[in-house]
Amino acid sequence: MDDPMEGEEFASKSEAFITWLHQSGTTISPKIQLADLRSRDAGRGVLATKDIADDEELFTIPRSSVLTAESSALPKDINFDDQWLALITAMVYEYQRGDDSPWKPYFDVLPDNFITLMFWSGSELEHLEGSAVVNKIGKKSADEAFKTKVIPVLQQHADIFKLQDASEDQLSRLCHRMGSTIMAYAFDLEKPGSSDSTNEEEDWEEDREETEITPKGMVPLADMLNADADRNNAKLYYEDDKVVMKSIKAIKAGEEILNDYGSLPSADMLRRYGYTTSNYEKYDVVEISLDLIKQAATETQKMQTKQLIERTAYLAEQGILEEGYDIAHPSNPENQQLPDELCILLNTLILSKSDFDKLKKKDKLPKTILCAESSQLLYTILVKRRAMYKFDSFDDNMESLQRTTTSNVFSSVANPAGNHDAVSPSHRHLQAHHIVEGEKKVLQEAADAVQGMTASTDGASRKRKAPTATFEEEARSVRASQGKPMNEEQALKNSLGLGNSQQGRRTGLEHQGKKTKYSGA
Ligand SMILES: C[S@@+](CC[C@H](N)C(=O)[O-])C[C@H]1O[C@@H](n2cnc3c(N)ncnc32)[C@H](O)[C@@H]1O
Repeated sequence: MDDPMEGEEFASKSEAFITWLHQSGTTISPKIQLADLRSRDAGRGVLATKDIADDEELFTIPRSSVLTAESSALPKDINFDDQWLALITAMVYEYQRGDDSPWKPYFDVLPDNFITLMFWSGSELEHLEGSAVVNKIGKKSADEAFKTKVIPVLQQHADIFKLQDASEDQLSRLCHRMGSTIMAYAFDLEKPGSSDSTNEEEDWEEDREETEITPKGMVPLADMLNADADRNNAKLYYEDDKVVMKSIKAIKAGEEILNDYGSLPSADMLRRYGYTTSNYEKYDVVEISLDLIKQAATETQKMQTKQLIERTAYLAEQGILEEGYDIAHPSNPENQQLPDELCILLNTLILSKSDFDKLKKKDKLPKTILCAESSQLLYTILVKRRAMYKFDSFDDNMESLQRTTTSNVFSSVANPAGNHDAVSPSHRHLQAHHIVEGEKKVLQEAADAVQGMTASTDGASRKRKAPTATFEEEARSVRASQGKPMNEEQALKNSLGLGNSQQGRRTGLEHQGKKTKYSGA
């Protein structure tokens, strides 16, 4: 925030927002204040100005101030079955009303520009190669939904939505803006009597169908709270006519009031909120797709397509089959390192035909403990999965970073926290690197665990050949055999005194990460 005018405008919007909240019936504890946290790259946030006890009311917001498809004045004959689209349309409507909208001062403190993955360029996303998050962004399906469902409705009611001469492109951008605001700011509006401190949990495209029931809403002020996986100290409670934010622990004067966005992996934090901090790393996962598992089973088990179909169909009937399985850190507080469903699938795939037929006849499933053969299959899968990531070194990234900087690919954009500082190419590049390195670590740990299992199994140690190459080396040669560029390998070897030590490189990255504010709030 170098521009003092920008600072004044930021402050006056905050003041107008607080005045509006009071006028519309919100009560705010005198012990808190809306603060400018742009110096920490965290936009606006809420601070305690006095000591707060556990279970104290911080603010209460009347339901009428919560912006939903229902509370908006959008004519009721304009509606969608899909509540994401309904809320996007209601927000477009209220936004377009300008001063006529009761939510105008609220819109003034909401972001008009985003740095979430939806807005990364193709070349920026390349830095995330290998991470499943790239396929979860859902830009294409969002574009499609806007184009075929929302924009025709907007155009049909051009006068109601005050479209003037807005082009389809402008309308699409407006829909994206509202969609991304919902993703980072909206709450699932729980039934009265329940509490939920997390912003809505589901994703813009991926999980929409599962969560069609709980209505979504924009809860002013509650969404000005930043979040922290470990330090969160406040929670939103739902009552009949209001929602109440309460402290869930004692908070000292000067401390930030923090929400909890949920146990999200760093990649999802980046995708949805445009930032991540080191304390989300414990939730990092690597998705192993069913397709990859099938491919490895076909190759290593010499399994025929017919057999594969029969086994996966049986597991689907048993409710075990998924499109992908998440591998987690062994210390992940929420997920198993190797999910039971994955182990059952692998144990099913290695069965002989007669054993599988017996199992099926008895309507049973194999155990969740991996046997030697299924551990071996899993190891092969992990190697293939690791090969999907580049083997780039930090130096390699820096070299390519210089190329992008000189070609001026990245422009200065604001982040959803209202921070209009330039987002430098190095920042996105480092964010991507942080995600990818975290996921590689999950894979390495899983590979170590699987090797440990194999070694501890009597029969297995006889069956499994003594490892001649490390996990990384095996993955590197898989990648090479797929014709993926190996010039990074040379860069890796050349990297400043880091030699072949994966640990060394990771430590180096963490150091750089801290300098570039990964540790965040
Ligand atoms: C629900 S909003 C919180 C209010 C937001 N700071 C603002 O100024 O509008 C979520 C956004 O706040 C920012 N944010 C939340 N927690 C943060 C943190 N711990 N560090 C940095 N930014 C954070 C991210 O930009 C995120 O997308």
